[in-house]
Amino acid sequence: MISVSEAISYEFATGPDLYALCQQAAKARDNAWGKQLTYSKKVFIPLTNMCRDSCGYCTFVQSPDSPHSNVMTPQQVLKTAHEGAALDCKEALFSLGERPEERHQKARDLLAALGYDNTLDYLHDQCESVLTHTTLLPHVNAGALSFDELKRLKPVAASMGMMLENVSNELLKQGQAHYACPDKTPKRRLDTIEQAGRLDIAFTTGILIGIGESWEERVLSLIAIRDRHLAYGHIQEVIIQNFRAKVGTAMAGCQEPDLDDMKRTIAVARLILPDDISIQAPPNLEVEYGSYINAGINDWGGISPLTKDFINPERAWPQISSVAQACNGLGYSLAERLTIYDRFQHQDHKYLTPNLTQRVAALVSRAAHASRQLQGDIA
Ligand SMILES: O=c1nc2n(C[C@H](O)[C@H](O)[C@H](O)CO)c3cc(O)ccc3cc-2c(=O)[nH]1
Ligand SMILES: C[C@H]1O[C@@H](n2cnc3c(N)ncnc32)[C@H](O)[C@@H]1O
Ligand code: MET
Ligand code: SF4
Repeated sequence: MISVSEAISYEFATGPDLYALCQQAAKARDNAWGKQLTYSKKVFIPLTNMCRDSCGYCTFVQSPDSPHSNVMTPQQVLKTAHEGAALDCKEALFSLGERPEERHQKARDLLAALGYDNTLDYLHDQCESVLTHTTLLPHVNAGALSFDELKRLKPVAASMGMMLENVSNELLKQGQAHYACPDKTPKRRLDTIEQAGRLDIAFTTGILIGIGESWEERVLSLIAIRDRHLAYGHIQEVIIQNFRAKVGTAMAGCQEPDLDDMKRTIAVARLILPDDISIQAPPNLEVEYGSYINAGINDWGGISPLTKDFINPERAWPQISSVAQACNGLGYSLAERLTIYDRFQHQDHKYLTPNLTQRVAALVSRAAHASRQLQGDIA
C-alpha cells in the first residue's frame, strides 16, 4: 500500500510517469487476482426513477411532472427478471431513486396504489419476489440506508452497494454537484458503509470522478473506504466511475475526466486499497476501456444482454465477446462471477443468510460453465 502523500503526488502523472504508475498497479493486481478479469451478467431493475435528491449529473431521476416518472409494478419487475434469467443472467440489479415519497405526492400515490407507504418496504418485497420466482440474485443499490434498513434487506439481497461518490463537503454547496441532496452528505454515505460493515453485508462502493472534487479529495475518499474495510472486511469491490456530462442536467457543460485521469485514479485506487478489494470500472463509459486493464482493474461490473444501463442510457454495453477479446489481447481471460464474490460465499452464513447460501451455491456451477463457454467461443 502506498502512503497518502505518495498518492497525492501522482496528481499530474502523465507520459512515462503514468506508464510506470500503471505498471506498478497492474503488477499488484496480477499478484492478487491473477490473469483473470470478471464481470457479472445482470439485468437492471429501475424500481423507481423518482428521488428526493437532484444530483447535478443525473439523468436517471425524473421529475413527478414528467410522463416518464414511475414506480415499476410487480409484474414489470418479474417480466424483466424472467427475461434476464432466460438469457442466463444471474444478477438482478435493483437501482433506484432515494426516498421519493418524502418529496413527491406522485410517488406516495403510486406506492399507495401498490399497497405501500415507502419505497424501501416495496423494494424488500420485490427482492423477495425475484428470489421466489426466479433464479436471479438481487443486488441492492438504493443509496444511503440506515442500520435497520440494511438489516431488513440482508435476507433478500446477496449483496448491496452504494457509491460513496466523494467525501468532499464542498460538493454540497450551491452550484455544486450535490447541492440540496440530503442523501449525498459524506456523513450519511460513510455511515451507510459503516453500518453495512457491522451487519456483515458484502458491499460495493466507489467514487464518481470529475464532479468538482480535487485530486486530494479523491485520494481521501479512497482512504475512507480503505479504513472501513480494515475495520470490518466487508468491501468486495470499489468502482471507479467517470462522470459523463448529460444534456439537460445542471452539469451538462462540465468537463468530463479524460482517459489519463481514469487510468491514474484506477492505478492509485489499486495501490491504496487492500489486495482483497476488487477494482471495477465500467466498460461502457469510455471507448478505450481496454486500457483500464493495464491500469490495474480486475472487474468490469455488471453487463447486461437485455437491459440498458439506465443511469447512462446513451452508453450501450459492449458485446461480452468484445470485452473478452480486449482481455485476451492483453493476456487475460474473462470469466463470469456472481454479484457476491467467491471469498464471501463460504463463510458459514456470515454474509449470506441460509436461504441465500443455497441459492448462490446453485448458481456457482452455472457461472463456471458460462466462463468456459466464453473462453471456448473466442479462443
Ligand atoms: O449498470 C450500472 N451498474 C452499476 N452498478 C452495478 C454493478 O455494475 C454490478 O452489477 C454490481 O456491483 C455487482 O457486482 C452499481 C452497483 C452499486 O452497488 C453501486 C453503484 C453502481 C453503479 C452502476 C451504474 O452506474 N451502472
Ligand atoms: C449509481 C451511480 O451512478 C452514478 N452516476 C449517476 N449519474 C452519472 C453520470 N452522469 N455519469 C456517470 N455516473 C453517474 C453515481 O455515482 C451513482 O451513485
Ligand atoms: C442513479 S443513482 C441510483 C442509486 C442511488 N440513488 C444513488 O445515487 O446512490
Ligand atoms: S444519482 Fe441517485 S440520488 Fe442522485 S438524483 Fe440520481 S437517483 Fe437520485
